[in-house]
Amino acid sequence: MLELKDICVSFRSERQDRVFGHTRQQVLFDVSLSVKKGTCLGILGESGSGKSTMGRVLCGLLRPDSGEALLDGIPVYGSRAGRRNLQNKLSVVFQDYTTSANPRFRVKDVIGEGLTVRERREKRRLDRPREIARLLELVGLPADFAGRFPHELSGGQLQRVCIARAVACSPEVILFDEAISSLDAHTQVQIMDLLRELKEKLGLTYVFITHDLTSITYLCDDVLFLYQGHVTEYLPVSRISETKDEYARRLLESIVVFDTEERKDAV
Ligand SMILES: Nc1ncnc2c1ncn2[C@@H]1O[C@H](COP(=O)(O)OP(=O)(O)OP(=O)(O)O)[C@@H](O)[C@H]1O
Repeated sequence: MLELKDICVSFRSERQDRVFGHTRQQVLFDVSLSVKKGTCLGILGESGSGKSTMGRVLCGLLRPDSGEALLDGIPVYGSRAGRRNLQNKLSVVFQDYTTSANPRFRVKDVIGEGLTVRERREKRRLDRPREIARLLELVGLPADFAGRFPHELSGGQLQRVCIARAVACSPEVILFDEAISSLDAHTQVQIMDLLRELKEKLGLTYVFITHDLTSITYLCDDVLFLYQGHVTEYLPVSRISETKDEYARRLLESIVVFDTEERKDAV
């Protein structure tokens, strides 16, 4: 289980009214959550609400000012064992697949980065060509893509490669930070179908950061709404229509309007 307990994060910001000195801008306020094994938690909020900051705390990249991040009961920060536990079990897929895949690497090398993590953990060498072919098949790409460079792939194909890299180290948890936001609507659905399939097949746990409510309802079991660094609602997706959160209500209403118009068009 992945947990955050009363997480507070602030960043240093330069003061405008003094030549020297600075203040701190608080970005997360007592954020708590828990993601049970095999489930998907969606984190939703408008731009600047603190979603990525929360993602960075979850994946071990940003030590909070206070509070605790735990994976299977082991604190993520404060000990090498905690960091190693996280590195062994958690992978991340970012929004910008164009920069997260090294443009000089072939697909086999991009996926190879994930395999290296697994080789180090399992202290054995893997049959790389076989593993790369298996992973490409798992994400719905032909084996001969292994020799291609990132610029020879479409956005959707490259994001599939990044997903293969994330899966290559046999993680238990994958954090997706706006991982489908840059793709067109049709490709988004294809990638979400792939993510659902992988979750079932590999027994994965997901944290899915997005500003898009539709993808949350498609993919997630629970949803957490973040507004200016505060958790304003945290509930199962099946009860999302009961939300009192104003931002969530606005998003829900916009979806209802969209549906009605579609139905009107269809008549
Ligand atoms: N390293 C940093 N130093 C200073 N301020 C930061 C830093 N990282 C984030 N912030 C600030 O923290 C706030 C939250 O940023 P964050 O990236 O977490 O929001 P977000 O909800 O992910 O936004 P978006 O959806 O636009 O990516 C913003 O006001 C941002 O300017």
